[in-house]
Parts: sequence; C-alpha cells; structure tokens
Amino acid sequence: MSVIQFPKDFVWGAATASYQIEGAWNEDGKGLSIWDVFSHTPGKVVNGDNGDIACDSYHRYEEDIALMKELGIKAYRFSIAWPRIYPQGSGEVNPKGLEYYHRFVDKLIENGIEPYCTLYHWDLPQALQEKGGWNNRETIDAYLQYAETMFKEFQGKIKYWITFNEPWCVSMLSNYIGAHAPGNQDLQLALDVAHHLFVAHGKTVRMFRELGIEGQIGIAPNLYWYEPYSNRKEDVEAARRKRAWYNEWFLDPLFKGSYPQFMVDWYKKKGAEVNIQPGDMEIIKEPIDFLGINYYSGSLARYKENFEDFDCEEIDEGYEKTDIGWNIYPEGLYKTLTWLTETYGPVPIYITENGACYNDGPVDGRVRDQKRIDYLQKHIIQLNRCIQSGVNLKGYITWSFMDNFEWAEGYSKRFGLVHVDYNTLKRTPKDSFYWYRHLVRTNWLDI
Ligand SMILES: OC[C@H]1NNC[C@@H](O)[C@@H]1O
Repeated sequence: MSVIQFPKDFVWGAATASYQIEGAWNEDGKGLSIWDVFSHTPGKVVNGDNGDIACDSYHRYEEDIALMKELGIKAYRFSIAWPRIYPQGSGEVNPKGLEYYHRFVDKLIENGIEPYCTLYHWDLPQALQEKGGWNNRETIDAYLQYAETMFKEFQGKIKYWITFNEPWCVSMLSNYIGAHAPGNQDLQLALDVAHHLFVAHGKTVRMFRELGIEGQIGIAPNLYWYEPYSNRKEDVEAARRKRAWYNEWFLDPLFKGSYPQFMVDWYKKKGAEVNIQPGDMEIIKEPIDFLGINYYSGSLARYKENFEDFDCEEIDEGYEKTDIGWNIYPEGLYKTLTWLTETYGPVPIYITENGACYNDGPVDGRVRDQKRIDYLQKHIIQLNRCIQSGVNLKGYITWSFMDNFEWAEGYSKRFGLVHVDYNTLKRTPKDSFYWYRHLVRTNWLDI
C-alpha cells in the first residue's frame, strides 16, 4: 500500500444544479424554464420524467446541508435558477427567489461550507427562449442584468462564481445534436449560441471586475480526451478534430481570443461559420481567475470518411463502462489537464465535475457502490499525477452530491454519493459517501 497526499489547501467538494435537484418548478413566483417546457414535452425525457419535484431540495435544503456537513466537504457547487430571480428573464426581480437563495447560502456558510455558484446551468427562462434564446444577442444583455443582480445581492457571501456550465452542452448538445433543451438541430445555430455564450461570459467577467466584486470568477467547460487509433495521419487528424469539437473550440476563445482555424475551416466546409461582431473576441478573452473542468470520459478515434460530424468514429477498445455507457478513462484526465496547461499556461484549475453513473440501490439500508469508489479513486490518483506534473490544480468537486434529474435520461441514471428514493425522497449515503468523507478528512488516499 502507498499513500497519496494532497496539498493542505486542496479544496474537496461536491456539486449539483438547480433544475436537477430543487423541484418547486412553479413555486414562489418562479417563471418557466426551457427545461420545464422540454421535460413536459412527451418523448423528450426517459420515462416522461421531469424536474417538477426532483429531490425537492427547494424545501429540504437544510437536510441536504446537514449531510454535506457530515460529508465534511469544504465547497459545495450549486447553480441558481435564473427564472426564480427573473421569472420573465429580465425586468421585475422576484423577491422570493432572492430570499430562497439567501437562506440557502446563509445555511451553507453557517456550516462552514464555501458556496461555489454557477450562474447558468441550463435552465434559461422560457420567456427569453420565446425571443430566440441564446440565438438572440439580446439574451446577452438579460444575462448581464441577472449576473449583476446576483453579484450585488450576494457580495461577500458568494466568492466563487462560474458564468456558464458546459458551453458545449448548451450549444452543441442542445442546438445541434438536439438531445437537450431547447432541442434544435442546426450547426449554424449551435455555433452562434456558443459565440453568444462566450460574449456573455466575457462581458460578465469585465463587469465583475468593474464592480469590484470580492471573489473569483471562471467558467466550466466539459472536456474529453481522444487518442488516435493508430499513428496513421488520418487517425491522428481525426482524433485532433474530435478533441477540438469539445476542447479547443471552447478554450481557444477564452485564452487566445480566436477560434481554432482548422476547425473554422472544417465548419465552413459544413456550411457554417461564426458570426463575429467587431470587439467580440477581445471581450471573450477577458482574463478569468480559474477554470472549472468537467471531465468524465474519452476514447480512441479512427478516421472514417463521411462518418458523423468529423469523419471520425470512436473505437471501443474494451474500455470498462459506467451505467450510462461512458468509457472509464482516467488517464484521459491526466492527458487533458497536462495538454491544457501546456497549451494555455498555468491557469488555476478546479475539477468542477467528475463522477460516475452507477444505479446501485439500498440493500438492507446500505448502498454498496464499490464501482463508484473505484472510478473516483482512479481519477483522483490521476489528479495527483497532474499536480506532480505542474498542473495548477486547486480542488476537486465531484459530481454529484446526490442522485438527481439526469436531463434527457431522467431519474434512470444515478451519479450521487447520496442515494435518493424518488418515491419517498429519503436520502441514503452510499458507501462512496463514507469513502469520500475519509479522503476529505485526511486529504490523502491509500492506494
Ligand atoms: O451527465 C452528468 C453531468 N454532466 N455535466 C452536467 C451535469 O448537469 C450532468 O448531470
């Protein structure tokens, strides 16, 4: 046995998001979100599930925070539901929405847990979607108003802010692949949405600085790692395109103020190009304080002419998979973070999401989720490699604190350290909860 020791100020946390846990979909003045509409549309979500109740955390947050305290985490990453604050997306603020999040954040702080707040984790006010949503540049102004309200309202309470969760999901998954709300399937639209998110991000960071808000601000892209199936030029190029589809396209603008040219050319061949207005790229690369990285998986990539979007197919070389079908590829986390540091410099990084879907349930009151423990351990070992390799890694926030609404998969896919019985809403800490508690308390891993 050997021991891996993490830096003494390393931040251990857990994450959730508003639409996935809160429920109370139409309470206390909350406006509709695009996910209320999408999940209520037949055929969009497995089993017709929706977030109307979810984990009912809107009403049970004190119980949840007590469990977080027992877990011993120092950071809790959550998101604010924009439609609770601005039911129509802009205009009149809903005081009950502000009151809820003040009660929630105060309770976190009272329990010694640092709030890490994601301003946008996909639940766009439906009223804005009806005016074009993220395809309409005016949504950027509504987002800025929302962000400014939150910065001023929670000044001194919330010191870690994330502008957007997973811009790739908001743009490509939701507007090109179409699996998430609002469910469009248009590459040009997806590129424009991504660009508008970037402009909103850059303007928000600039505003955060100009307002002199105490704290740090960043963004949380989801990154994947692909290795070429062989050293044939075609395979190397295919893997490069596949990585850029997720990674460079969402990082180059932030750090270089430009899109990767080889991908601009690729998209142009597909008939799509980004509509950049003068000054946009300068705004987008407004320096951030940290980068949140969401990492789950990766694969091998092999050239296949006219296959899907990138003349590239994923080759499943016998990777073990989790219950959502994603490859378990912990070395991909090391490759991603070292590549990122080599490419963009020693930007402070938090892993803002990493975790595994396993659908274990309680047997005799205990949830034996050893596979989740194995997944987490394998990935956390890679983080230690990263630190030893010079990656400026500040913390690890696992996905997820509790089982919750897994978007188009509904409640059929479980990622939590805490099991939720959706009939009774009973919370049951899993074996992984106790494993993670030991890691958080000792700051070292036995391997
Ligand atoms: O699919 C698991 C997670 N991935 N990132 C965004 C979260 O909202 C998801 O639940």
